[in-house]
Amino acid sequence: MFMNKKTIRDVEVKGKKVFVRVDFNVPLNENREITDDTRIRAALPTLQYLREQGAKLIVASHLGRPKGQFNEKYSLKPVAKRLSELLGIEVKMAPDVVGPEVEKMAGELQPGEVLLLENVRFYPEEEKNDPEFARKLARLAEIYVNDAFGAAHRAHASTAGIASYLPAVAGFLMEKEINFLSRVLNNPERPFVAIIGGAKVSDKIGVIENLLGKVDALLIGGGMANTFLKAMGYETGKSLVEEDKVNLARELMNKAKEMGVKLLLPIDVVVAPKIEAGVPGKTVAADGIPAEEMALDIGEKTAKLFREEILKAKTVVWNGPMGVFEVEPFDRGTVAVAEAVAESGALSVVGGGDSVAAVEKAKVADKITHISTGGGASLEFLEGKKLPGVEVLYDK
Ligand SMILES: Nc1ncnc2c1ncn2[C@@H]1O[C@H](COP(=O)(O)OP(=O)(O)OP(=O)(O)O)[C@@H](O)[C@H]1O
Ligand SMILES: O=C(O)[C@H](O)COP(=O)(O)O
Repeated sequence: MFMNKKTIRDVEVKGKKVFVRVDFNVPLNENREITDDTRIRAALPTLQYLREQGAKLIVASHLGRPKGQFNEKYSLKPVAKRLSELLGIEVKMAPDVVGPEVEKMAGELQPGEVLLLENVRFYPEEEKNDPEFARKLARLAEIYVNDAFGAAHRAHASTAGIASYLPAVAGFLMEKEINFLSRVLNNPERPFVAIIGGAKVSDKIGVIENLLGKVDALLIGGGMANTFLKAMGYETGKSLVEEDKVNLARELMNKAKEMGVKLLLPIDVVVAPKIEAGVPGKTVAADGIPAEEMALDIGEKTAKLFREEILKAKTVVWNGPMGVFEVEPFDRGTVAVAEAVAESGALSVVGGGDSVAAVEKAKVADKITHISTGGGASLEFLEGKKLPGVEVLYDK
């Protein structure tokens, strides 16, 4: 299954001004230093290729959620610096996103040069997908390239609207992400096992529903598993539970049974009275959560059960941690799952910032077939939704 959209290989870019939308929404610390540049590195193949082809690059991204106002805290300046280092050339930083000054800077670019625009979300028109703003962005260039997979689920001016005014194609990162996710969803080698965790069922209902029709086994851990345990009639103490989703969890379990899909829930959990580093967790059976405690991780027996299932898999997709993995010792279940995925030798796709962090913590990132740069975007894809940032691109 391959993406049926044109890519930068299908257009002539030599000497042309190319508007490249990337997702440089990277984490920064309080000194505004980039703490993880994965998303910048992931866009390099597209940027390098375009430079080598003699294109003039106008690169655009959002950073955080500045709510439609200029705010130095959300400036892309630190990104321009990092990108300069990675590309080994000076990336010019535009003082604005649109307007005469930016148009002039874009017009003066030489083949192979790169101009980074300021945060597109400094304008409220960006998130409103305002056609006039999209037209202003389009005026900066002759071709539009979308490589921002992480923002492809947003129908914004720079991810979707702009494509009405320019020839629009995908970059290499977009192509790679879509190809891996489509292969997993539409043509998985079996057994196909999905692992879903994280805080809330409500965030992932659509994903679970869609995956039930595709997988051989679905393993549920993390905070969301508590809502399922409650649906089974178990006492969940002070655990995170979505009371209004208990019936839905029951329906999903029945549906899995009807469809012959193996749905595995925790059989034991690690509990503690509070979430605090170093608090000794206690392992109890899933139906034995004490009234005053919270389930914060899957237990060892569950980790073993999940591991056995994962080791049988030929395809694995994973989103969301198995517990409060940021706080030790509640990271053990998540790390065990990461290790099993790595050992399985299955084609594995991991998405969501937390699961990616867990894979890195377990030091197995190099054994994962594809680590997605998209959180929300990969979830929406797994839900079976069409991504606006992909839909607007030229068909092959
Ligand atoms: N048993 C639990 N009780 C409370 N919180 C939990 C539990 N298990 C996991 N969590 C929390 O869930 C959060 C992650 O959930 P989320 O649904 O955001 O995951 P994700 O999809 O990997 O993340 P992202 O938002 O980066 O895509 C973590 O902060 C973790 O501490
Ligand atoms: O970090 C992300 O998931 C993307 O950059 C999208 O960001 P957003 O959720 O603020 O639209």
